[in-house]
Amino acid sequence: MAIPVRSAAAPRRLVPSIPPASSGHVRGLACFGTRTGPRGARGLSMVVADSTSRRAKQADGGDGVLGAPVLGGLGMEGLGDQLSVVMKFGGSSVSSAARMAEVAGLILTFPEERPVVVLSAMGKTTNNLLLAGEKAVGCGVIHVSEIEEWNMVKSLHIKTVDELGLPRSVIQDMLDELEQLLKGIAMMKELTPRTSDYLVSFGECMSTRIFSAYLNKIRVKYDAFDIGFITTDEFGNADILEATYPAVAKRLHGDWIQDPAIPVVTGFLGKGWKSGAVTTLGRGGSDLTATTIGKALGLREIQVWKDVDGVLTCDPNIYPHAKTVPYLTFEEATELAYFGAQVLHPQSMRPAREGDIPVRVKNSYNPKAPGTLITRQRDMDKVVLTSIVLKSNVTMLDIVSTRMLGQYGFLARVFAIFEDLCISVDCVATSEVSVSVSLDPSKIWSRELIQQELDHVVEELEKIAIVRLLQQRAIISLIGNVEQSSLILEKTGRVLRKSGVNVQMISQGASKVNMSLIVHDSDAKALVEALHQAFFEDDVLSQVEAENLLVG
Ligand SMILES: Nc1ncnc2c1ncn2[C@@H]1O[C@H](COP(=O)(O)OP(=O)(O)O)[C@@H](O)[C@H]1O
Ligand SMILES: N[C@@H](CC(=O)OP(=O)(O)O)C(=O)O
Repeated sequence: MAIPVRSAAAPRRLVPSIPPASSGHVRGLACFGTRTGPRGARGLSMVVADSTSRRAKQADGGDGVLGAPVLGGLGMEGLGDQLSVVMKFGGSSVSSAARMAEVAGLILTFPEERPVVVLSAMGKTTNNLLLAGEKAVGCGVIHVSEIEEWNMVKSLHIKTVDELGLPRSVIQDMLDELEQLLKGIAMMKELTPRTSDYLVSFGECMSTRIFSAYLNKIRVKYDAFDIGFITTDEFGNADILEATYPAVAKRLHGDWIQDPAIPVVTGFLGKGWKSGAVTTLGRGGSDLTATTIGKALGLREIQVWKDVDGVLTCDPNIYPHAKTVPYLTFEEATELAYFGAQVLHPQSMRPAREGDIPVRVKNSYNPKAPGTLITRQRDMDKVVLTSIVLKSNVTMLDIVSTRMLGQYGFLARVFAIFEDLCISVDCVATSEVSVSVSLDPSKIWSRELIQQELDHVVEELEKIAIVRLLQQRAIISLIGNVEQSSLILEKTGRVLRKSGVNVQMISQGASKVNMSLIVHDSDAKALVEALHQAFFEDDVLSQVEAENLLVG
């Protein structure tokens, strides 16, 4: 593995290994977060480790240790007075010591970019912490140390500091605190949403701590909840409040002016404005941390580094022939994320759109790939379809009025029931006396609750309607050019006719860039493949398309 190792005598500027993806420099904010522990106030702490005391080595110089990059002579002084980019690295980008070293190399390749770095938890740490928490509830205090997922988290982080040549003390306090927390959960036999957020926050806190220790003395570590990320108190899915922007800008910019060192920030985390407790921004929320910092500081670009070459025409796990989408609008990216494309957090485009800051999705495993550039506008002339998103395991309700209510009261009453029960609706198709809806499975927490909630909603709806509950459905969302909706419909119709799949509901927003088909789960994957082939793999445009584009 190539890690750019700098010596004191080496020239100050490194040659960028990533070609600028657009006309100018790649500019963004990179967040690698660190902290001293999830609890309690921790102010900014400047790391004063002596870079010369740790010998720099090429990656794994024979003793399994990835030497810390030698940064002698590479102070951030003289690099300008403004932070200019955010670089966010997801769990897949920092899943091991080798990956952290790669990412460090990537960042140090662009010292002139003056990045803010945002980091997620290593690999599958968040999932493992959640599972460990669930197991702790039922296993008894004396068995906590045997929880498999806890041991995986512990060994991954210890192995990482060992391989990076860092002292274990970098994370030891946090590991101790984490074990205590799991024992506390075991003792209480309860895992509240608040405790769950606190539990998972250790993931980001440990990754950023390790990373900033590895980057040595050109970085400072920040816990998002200590630098102004103020959120609602909705644990597990908190919203960022407006007060965050000036607070984060003041802190990061103010500190940078005093001492220009790369800020490394924990993704995913905030502080509830009422509770003062650690909150999380919903799964994948580090993207939102990055765009929030981008807007707060008015940066030139926000980069989110993933394990794929950008936003693709569909999830490569569902269909491996997916292709990179080079350009997207904020609106398209939002729809895509909202309808379940895991690649971006659904709320993450909002700050970027409001601040009009381009977002670039890049591959940390393949930095030379140009990635996807997301901006306010793009040339839509030749665009028909952008991406296909599949969301499985969806529940659908078919609700037909018993005509007890007047026609005008029916829909209002149906949606009032959803509002009362806090049930989120994804897709809707209506007539005056009937309505079909799909429910968002991500809004429901556990299996028992799903059935309980569904029974309740059906019971309420049956007071005014005949209700059919349809489970194991899938939503296939076609994100594309609204101007081409007839063409999309026409082409989709042909695919459906050929495949013989029965569509149970179609929903399309009037001005939106998406159309959703609801089909049985068992038909979904094959249909996505057929649609992908029709829209993205037919070399020659069909006659209809060609004519349509000519007319357009
Ligand atoms: N349309 C899509 N384009 C790209 N990736 C997608 C898409 N839909 C789903 N994915 C999945 O999203 C993953 C990247 O997002 P994520 O797991 O959040 O990355 P990270 O942990 O690096 O932030 C990919 O590995 C891919 O499996
Ligand atoms: N670690 C958190 C936050 C996050 O954004 O992760 P990632 O960037 O790996 O999707 C999660 O798994 O949800």
